Amino acid sequence: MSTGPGPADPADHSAAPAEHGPLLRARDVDVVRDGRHLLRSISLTVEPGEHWAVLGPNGAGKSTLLALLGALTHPTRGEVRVLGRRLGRVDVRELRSHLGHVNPRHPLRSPLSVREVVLTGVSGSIEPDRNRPPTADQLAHADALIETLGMTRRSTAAWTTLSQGERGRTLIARALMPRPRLLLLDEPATGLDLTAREQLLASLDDLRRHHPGLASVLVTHHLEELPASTTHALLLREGACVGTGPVDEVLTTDLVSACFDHPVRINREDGRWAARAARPAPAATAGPRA
Ligand SMILES: Nc1ncnc2c1ncn2[C@@H]1O[C@H](COP(=O)(O)OP(=O)(O)OP(=O)(O)O)[C@@H](O)[C@H]1O
Repeated sequence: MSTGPGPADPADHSAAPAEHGPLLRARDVDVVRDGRHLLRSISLTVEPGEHWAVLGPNGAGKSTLLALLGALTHPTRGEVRVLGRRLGRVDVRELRSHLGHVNPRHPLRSPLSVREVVLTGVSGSIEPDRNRPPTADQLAHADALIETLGMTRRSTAAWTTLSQGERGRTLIARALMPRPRLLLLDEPATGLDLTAREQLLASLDDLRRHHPGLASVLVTHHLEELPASTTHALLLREGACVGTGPVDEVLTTDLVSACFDHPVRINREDGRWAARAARPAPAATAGPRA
């Protein structure tokens, strides 16, 4: 009996997403840059319908992990499969076109309307292709996404006049235009005021309800920025995994304290999380001397 790798699977070289199986699979992955381990032995499997949070302090390796999952970089060691296709074996540009990757530093400068920005998601370009007007189906899909993200009343507003929260929601709608099965979100609530953050999180909850097969990975430093619909979490510290799995098993006082190297208390109320510094236990008072 052969124990070798067997003949290569021709499908392994196709960048078209696999129809079945996990949307992401990283196995025992290291990323080393300039001789430094940015990620060490990370494993992660994301199935359809799962919504992962990746949490950790500054410099923990969250963006490095998201870049791997978005097929923007390659691992130094280990295997990463995105939409069933192995990085290093397929055309990553084609693979990326099947992902919804929300970049909060979207480099748009011109005053396109919300609707026009969302429509650029069809081709992943920054400016619209004036030679290819959108089809009726694309226009209807853009309007449906704009509605799900709560932006209908602003759909003709110019990008340059949008608030940061409105831009964030517009970019999520844009990322969803190619009907990806996987959405990657890098700190989507950073810099938002309370109302804008709550609107964004409610929009993400709605989106997940409307698209039950969609999966997502959301990176943040703050538990308060997690939508209630989060199903799983991965905690990173100095490039290593401190905890991974179903969200209620991972976002615990002990594991989050270990991740941030600081004693915190975690509460979950109405589905949402909050972290507070744990108060030190009061010093025991000395009893009367005999
Ligand atoms: N190309 C690179 N070469 C060397 N070091 C790098 C490179 N890219 C990132 N780093 C370092 O790797 C570490 C992890 O960076 P990363 O941006 O992934 O962390 P992060 O958890 O996203 O941090 P933050 O929360 O501050 O955004 C940091 O110390 C960073 O300086």
